[in-house]
Amino acid sequence: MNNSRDFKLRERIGSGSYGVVYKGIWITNKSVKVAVKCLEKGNNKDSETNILREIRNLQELKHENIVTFHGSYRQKNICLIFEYSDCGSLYDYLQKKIGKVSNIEKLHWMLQCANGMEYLHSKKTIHRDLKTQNLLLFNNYRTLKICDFGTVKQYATENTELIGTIGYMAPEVCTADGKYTEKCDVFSYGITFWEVFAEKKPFNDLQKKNMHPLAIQNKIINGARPNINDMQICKDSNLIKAIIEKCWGRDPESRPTMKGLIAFLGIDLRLYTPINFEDIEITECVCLRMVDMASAVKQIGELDF
Ligand SMILES: Nc1ncnc2c1ncn2[C@@H]1O[C@H](COP(=O)(O)OP(=O)(O)OP(=O)(O)O)[C@@H](O)[C@H]1O
Repeated sequence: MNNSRDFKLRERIGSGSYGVVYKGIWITNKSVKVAVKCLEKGNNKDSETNILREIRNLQELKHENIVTFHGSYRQKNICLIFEYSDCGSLYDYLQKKIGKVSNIEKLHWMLQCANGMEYLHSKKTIHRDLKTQNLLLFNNYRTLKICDFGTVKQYATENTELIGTIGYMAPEVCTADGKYTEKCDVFSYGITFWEVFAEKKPFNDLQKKNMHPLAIQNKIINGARPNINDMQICKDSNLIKAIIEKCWGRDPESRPTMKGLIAFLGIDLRLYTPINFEDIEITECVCLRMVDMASAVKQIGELDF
């Protein structure tokens, strides 16, 4: 554990279900900005168990599309120290920029997201709460990193807890036997992809009608999905729409893997992560790879991964 005196807390950024996040300064390390997530006073033991679980998980995870974990300290409460995102969440950014973000930027975020998720899955880890609020932006909105690992769990243990966010949660997470695999993240990825390209919150119409969250989840269990045609996407959109429908399919086994999604989109992000996003050559290149791949898949008439 780190020493609390090494950090100075500044303003509160926001709060989640089991903690408050503050902007902070790491005084003894070149005064770098950090985000400090503190377990709230008065929270129950479950929250502390979640945080301790988050610490164990985070220590294992190191990837360019996963928020860097710097350590933790205990003052009155346990506090986790993360790299600070000065661009905020993808959710907040999309809210501010409705109609103004290009498809290529959106695609690039979703590819980075798939890359981070593929890494998690390769570590036999399930995130279980993938959504735009848990995707943070860095590097002038170009780099996306997955955060909020309180819900992360190793596959090795039997997954039976009901954890996640209504609207993004796969049906099998909350059905009777409640056993699920990493494919629950693929479901959430499909919903998140739709949200980014539709620029709407999933099931917002039902929420506006004050439908109870559990009633919404029940509808999802019974097959309700966002309207795929709300996705504003360019060339080869039918193929992309078909892939997204596969992601949020009822049967987890038939959903693609994250590896399959990255392969379909035709991008090796390690090669294509743009150094300069304004560089049109690179963005065109990304687009071309995508279209190439889409027509190749079309030619062989295959959508299975
Ligand atoms: N590393 C970070 N840098 C900057 N802001 C962050 C960072 N981590 C979280 N935040 C912001 O802090 C706020 C609270 O985040 P937190 O992860 O605790 O909750 P949440 O994801 O919004 O909700 P929940 O955990 O209940 O799903 C959010 O606005 C989030 O964007």
